[in-house]
Amino acid sequence: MRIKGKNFDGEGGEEEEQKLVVGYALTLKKKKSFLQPEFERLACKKGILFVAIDVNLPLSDQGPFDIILHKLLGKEWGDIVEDYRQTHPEVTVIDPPYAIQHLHNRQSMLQDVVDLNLSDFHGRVGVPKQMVIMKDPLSIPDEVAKAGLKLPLVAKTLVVDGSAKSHELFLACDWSSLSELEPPLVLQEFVNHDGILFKIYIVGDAIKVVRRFSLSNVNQCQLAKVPGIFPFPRVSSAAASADDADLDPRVAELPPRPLLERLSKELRHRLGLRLFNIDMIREHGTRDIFYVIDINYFPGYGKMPDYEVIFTDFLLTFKKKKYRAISCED
Ligand SMILES: Nc1ncnc2c1ncn2[C@@H]1O[C@H](COP(=O)(O)OP(=O)(O)OP(=O)(O)O)[C@@H](O)[C@H]1O
Ligand SMILES: O=P(O)(O)O[C@H]1[C@H](OP(=O)(O)O)[C@@H](OP(=O)(O)O)[C@@H](O)[C@@H](O)[C@@H]1OP(=O)(O)O
Ligand SMILES: [Mg+2]
Ligand SMILES: [Mg+2]
Repeated sequence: MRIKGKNFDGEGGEEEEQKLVVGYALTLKKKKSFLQPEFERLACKKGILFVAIDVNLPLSDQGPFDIILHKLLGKEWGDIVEDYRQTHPEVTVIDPPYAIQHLHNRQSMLQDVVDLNLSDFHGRVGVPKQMVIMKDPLSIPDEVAKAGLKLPLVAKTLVVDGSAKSHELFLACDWSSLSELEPPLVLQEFVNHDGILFKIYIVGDAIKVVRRFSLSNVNQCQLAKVPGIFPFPRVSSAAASADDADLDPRVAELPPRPLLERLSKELRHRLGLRLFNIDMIREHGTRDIFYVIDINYFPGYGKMPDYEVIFTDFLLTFKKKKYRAISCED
């Protein structure tokens, strides 16, 4: 029997701390990078128990869970989680599938940053000029010229579904090569940012920012010499952090904390998500002009410093809320 966070065995009256049961549905790769032994040990010490969800069995037959964490591909899984969320309001599902879906499209993922129009608040945050191409590769050069986008352009798949293909990026350096690209895609102006990217990890109310290596600046001269379309290396997702690199302090300087706090808070509310990260770059030659280029759901938290403590604390906030609710009913 569960009473006010304690378990009573009903016989000798002995009390045992009630566990917070977290069901998780993650890929094997994610499980390995997220559920590291040190994290599980700390969580266990704090009364959190992780239980794997079997996706081949009905979700309602499993548990009972206090919290569900999930990141799996496909609409079918999204529908299962949404249905469970509706029928089990007592369980905290992190996060709602429809809100996650918003990040699966590279156009809609950045729309809230545009709407937010954060300026004159310790800096300015926008998104690079971009456009969507749905079909007809031959028309791309004309469409791009009409939209007024400047070369070089980063070509990204429109849909982000976690597949390797959805992370294939290209740098397009001349007009005629643009028609070699494969729609549907997003074309985004390449913003010079001195090779450093800021990854802003959000876990509920907590924010952690790290530096990562990114692509070097491209100048007009290089552009004229190297026409064509070049595959992009996924430099910034490498575990190697740029936090200890010997960098120009103007480049290394982290975005102002109040700016990050405001941006994160707004995006948390607007997106309706608690677990995501934001890829942000500072425009070359400026101190306070930033661009958000990517937002990822349930990113690689295993690479976030102190993630064990931050995540454990985050999960425990739900325990407090839950037992507060029970106490109020008494
Ligand atoms: N508009 C841009 N201007 C300059 N560099 C960019 C731009 N867009 C992307 N990049 C570079 O390319 C990398 C990958 O781009 P992006 O983050 O959009 O792709 P992704 O596949 O979603 O990556 P992730 O692994 O973070 O999910 C960025 O981390 C950055 O280094
Ligand atoms: O592979 P990692 O663990 O590093 O995590 C990456 C994560 O892959 P995973 O969910 O399969 O783990 C990616 O998710 P999908 O877009 O592919 O869904 C995306 O969120 C990246 O941005 C994460 O890297 P980070 O931004 O943290 O550097
Ligand atoms: Mg990214
Ligand atoms: Mg991404």
